Amino acid sequence: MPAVNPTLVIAGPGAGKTHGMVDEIIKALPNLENHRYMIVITYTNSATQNIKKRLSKRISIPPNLFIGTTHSFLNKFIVIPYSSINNQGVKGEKLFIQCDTGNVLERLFKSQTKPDDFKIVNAIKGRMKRALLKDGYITYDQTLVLAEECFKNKRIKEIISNRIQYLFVDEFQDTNNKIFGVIEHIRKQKKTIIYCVGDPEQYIQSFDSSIKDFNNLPILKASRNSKYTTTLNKSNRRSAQPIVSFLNHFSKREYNSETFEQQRVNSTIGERVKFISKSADITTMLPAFFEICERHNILYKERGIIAKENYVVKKAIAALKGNVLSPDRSINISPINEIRDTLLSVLDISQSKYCETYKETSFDLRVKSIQIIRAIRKGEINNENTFVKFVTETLNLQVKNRIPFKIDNLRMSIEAQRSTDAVMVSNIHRFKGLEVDAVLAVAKTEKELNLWLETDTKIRDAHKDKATSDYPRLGYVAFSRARKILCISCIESIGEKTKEKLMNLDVDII
Ligand SMILES: Nc1ncnc2c1ncn2[C@@H]1O[C@H](COP(=O)(O)OP(=O)(O)OP(=O)(O)O)[C@@H](O)[C@H]1O
Repeated sequence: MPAVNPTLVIAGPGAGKTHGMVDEIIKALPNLENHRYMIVITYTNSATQNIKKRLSKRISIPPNLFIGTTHSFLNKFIVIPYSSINNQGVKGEKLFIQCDTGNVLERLFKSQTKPDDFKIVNAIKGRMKRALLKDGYITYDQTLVLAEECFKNKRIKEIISNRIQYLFVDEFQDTNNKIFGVIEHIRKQKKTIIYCVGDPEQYIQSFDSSIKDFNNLPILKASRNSKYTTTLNKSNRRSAQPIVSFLNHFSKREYNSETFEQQRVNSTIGERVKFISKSADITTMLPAFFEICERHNILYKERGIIAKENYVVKKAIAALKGNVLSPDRSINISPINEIRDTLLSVLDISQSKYCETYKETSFDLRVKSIQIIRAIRKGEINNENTFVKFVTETLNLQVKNRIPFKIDNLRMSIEAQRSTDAVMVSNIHRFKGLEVDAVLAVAKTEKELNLWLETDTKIRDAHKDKATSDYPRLGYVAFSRARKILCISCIESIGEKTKEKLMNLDVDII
């Protein structure tokens, strides 16, 4: 079947983007031919898991439906099968390194002095890149380069496009120009049905050199391209009316002479947006936020304190005496499983191999995980060294790998599981894609707050000053996580002009 124009769905926060894409996938699956693939690409492993979970609840996933991150897609379908055919300098057997060539170079300069001349540094980098490829080591950045190169070969381009019957792209705003280049090659072959969904206003990555200007973002380029059929999904199924109206101040963008403006599609009851002006310290703003939450019977785990600056996040954690939930390891993950996985990872062994080697059952492994939890609670394990000591001396096991993440994170998930009064605290990037009943978004400075409150699309788009104050869109992502209550605050006290701006946005100052 010849492919029609790709569908581009522009949808705002709470529109149910992933939900809608999963529906489209299920609708298309009966037409998927056995010898071709349906590809669903996402930008994080957790988004991949989320789609797999949602799909597997409704259908059994066929072997020719691939769901994975952009990198895993490019590696499996392009780099592994074709990069060595296309480029003699790339070894057939490949090993993937989860970092950029630049990181490998920095590592090299730890053991030898870095030359001052950038031309020499670049020459070393080029040599190192070629040496890595020759040995089959593919760094993160090289996946994109090699995939793009493959598309310069007409025959390879045809073969790849023939293999892909459907291509779905979630969070399309995070597509950079290299990945967009790949999608464009596939589109031009006219063999693949393409569906992309995203929200440009939620683009909060740094601009890579190929983007420079916000209007160069692939999602916006595609929306201006007549080869894409762009539709606007203006529903907001998440937030109460005052929050939806507030968000609309920041997202009014024109798409082919149609203005994007969300409408509430839910019966959520909420309150007007509030600015908590008791500044100076997070401890002083929390009681006001909690009082509003109490009025609405909002559970602790449904309260989120979100900030851009880790400095503010740390302050909030301290103010709540560490009794916090972190978004990606919240309620659903049992700490026992998490500790078990950590243990297996430091032992460098799978569960079945562990049971076989140590002549133990999975129950014994669970008991060991509980022993570790107890030791963390008692403070016997409080850092990576004491963890290793406990595993080797008390559990009598041989540690082979470093612990994959900080003990503090494990402690947090153990604590959160025990207490019902833990609140979500996070930076904005980690909160992306999530929602809670009540949000307190805290800016560190008045400058940062003013950036979040900028309503002029042109000024929002033009802002590039990441080094000092980051992007206006960070505020939008934070604000749009709230279902019922949105409170904003600022560590620095704010002037009359900012107060006036807030009032013009229908925000109550309390
Ligand atoms: N078709 C639907 N019917 C009813 N509720 C829905 C539907 N789609 C999504 N929802 C609900 O609306 C809310 C927002 O959905 P979801 O988180 O998928 O939105 P999103 O578009 O991914 O938002 P964001 O861009 O902010 O991450 C969720 O509570 C979800 O359960």
